[in-house]
Amino acid sequence: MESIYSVPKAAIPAVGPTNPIAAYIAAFKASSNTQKMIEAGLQKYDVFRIPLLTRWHIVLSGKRYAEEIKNVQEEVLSFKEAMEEIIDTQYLIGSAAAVTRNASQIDFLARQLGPNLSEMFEALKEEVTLSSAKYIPLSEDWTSIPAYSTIVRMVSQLANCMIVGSPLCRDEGYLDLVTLFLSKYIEARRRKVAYTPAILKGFVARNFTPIPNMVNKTAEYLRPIVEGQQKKSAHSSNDIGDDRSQTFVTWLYQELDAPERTPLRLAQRVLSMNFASIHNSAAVFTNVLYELAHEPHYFLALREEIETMVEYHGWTRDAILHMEKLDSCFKESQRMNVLGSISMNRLAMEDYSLSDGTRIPKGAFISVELLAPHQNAAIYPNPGEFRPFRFVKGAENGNANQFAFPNKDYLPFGIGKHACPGRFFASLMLKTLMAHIILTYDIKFEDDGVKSSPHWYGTFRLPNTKAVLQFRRRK
Ligand code: HEM
Repeated sequence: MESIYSVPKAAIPAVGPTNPIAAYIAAFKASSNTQKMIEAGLQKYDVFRIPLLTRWHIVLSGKRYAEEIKNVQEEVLSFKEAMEEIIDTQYLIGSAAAVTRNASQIDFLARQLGPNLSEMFEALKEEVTLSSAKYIPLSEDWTSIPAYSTIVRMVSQLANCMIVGSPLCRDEGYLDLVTLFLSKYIEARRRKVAYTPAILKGFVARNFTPIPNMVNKTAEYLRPIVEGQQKKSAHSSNDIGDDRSQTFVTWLYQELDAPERTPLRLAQRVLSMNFASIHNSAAVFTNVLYELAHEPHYFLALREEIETMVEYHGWTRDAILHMEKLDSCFKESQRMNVLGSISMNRLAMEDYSLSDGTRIPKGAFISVELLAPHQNAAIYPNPGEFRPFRFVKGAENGNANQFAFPNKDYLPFGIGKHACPGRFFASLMLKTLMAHIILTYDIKFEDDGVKSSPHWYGTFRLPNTKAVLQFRRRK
């Protein structure tokens, strides 16, 4: 690893001081505002490095390099090793093999989700109706609801309809566990594990963080599903059972080797999938809802489209796929309200040269900056303006304009071999929920006309988590 204390080997310009001690002090001062350093770097360079508390971090301008690194082999620029460095699963979850380094569940997800989306739609629709009735009362009067936390809860029920299926996806205790997991994990890593010497990390994670206990509790929730699968296998002519529709956890059970099919090993993977899916999906949804609540006339245009499509196709996946304005609205919000300024993290496993000759040294940690491509006026006229129907261009453009189809100018899901494998599910889940909400409720901010501003945490950008929206039965 290229520590911040070492003299950097790369001839890559730095933002701020390069002397190790001064750089460490700069990293400490900027730790809550890394974004400012990135902005300063982008003013001058296409490739630069910024000091973080643990190491130098190399930032590549997305405009130029996203395409270039998107399919570089894992042995050269590793996504998995970068993830492992960021989240330390080997210590906290107890198995890097299960979660990052040899994460076969990601291949299953990529393979299984697409073909099963239509079949899954009925279950998803049911959870959309149940969760909104549970968390947003259908009252004639305006009811105030804390937006972000409510959406996190609803999205976790919907995502878990795919991950573990019903009835577990509706179980309040299970949902408490999986929605809390991300924040507890980040806190445990930041406060206890990240800065502990490697030799002690496992001990500290096991004994001084709640994560192992949360994994064990999840395993107990999964036990009945595992036992059900065992019974099915016992009665089936082949070992893996014959029931292949179902959920992420049953695909895993059927695909994994026998020693990996225990509740504990499945829990590690189920939690990692919750980690990857709930909070970013909820943040994307909240951003769209805030944009619309701020400019309610857009609700009416969307309502008209949703009603027309449902009348024509019924409440089906086809109807959702034909809602072009709704899709465009999500894409425009993702363009403007990215969840972070950098993505496509990679760890250089060997020296790598960019096309302009810049050498990325072995051991360097790199990411791609995505705010600049999203604000490129040549691609997006008036890029600072929220134009929800910017991407409605008719069927002749095929899929290319859609929310879940990334390209070099639109990077919220990454691009290339590690582009988010859950993005088509996320798109279906979030648009189905939004279509239901728009048809069912009127919505406004509690403080009329006040647009809630996002929060930056380092390079992450979250929608305002305190804002309150009001809902009433649609008039
Ligand atoms: C709108 C919500 C979502 C956003 C914005 C999002 C974004 C991303 C991004 C930026 C990456 C990394 C891409 C890269 O570095 O090249 C990623 C990876 C991933 N996402 Fe998503 N994601 C979302 C929803 C989901 C959902 C719902 C699931 C699960 C069903 C999911 C599962 C994953 C997994 C497993 C990976 C790791 C991929 C790999 O190892 O190759 N994501 N996502």
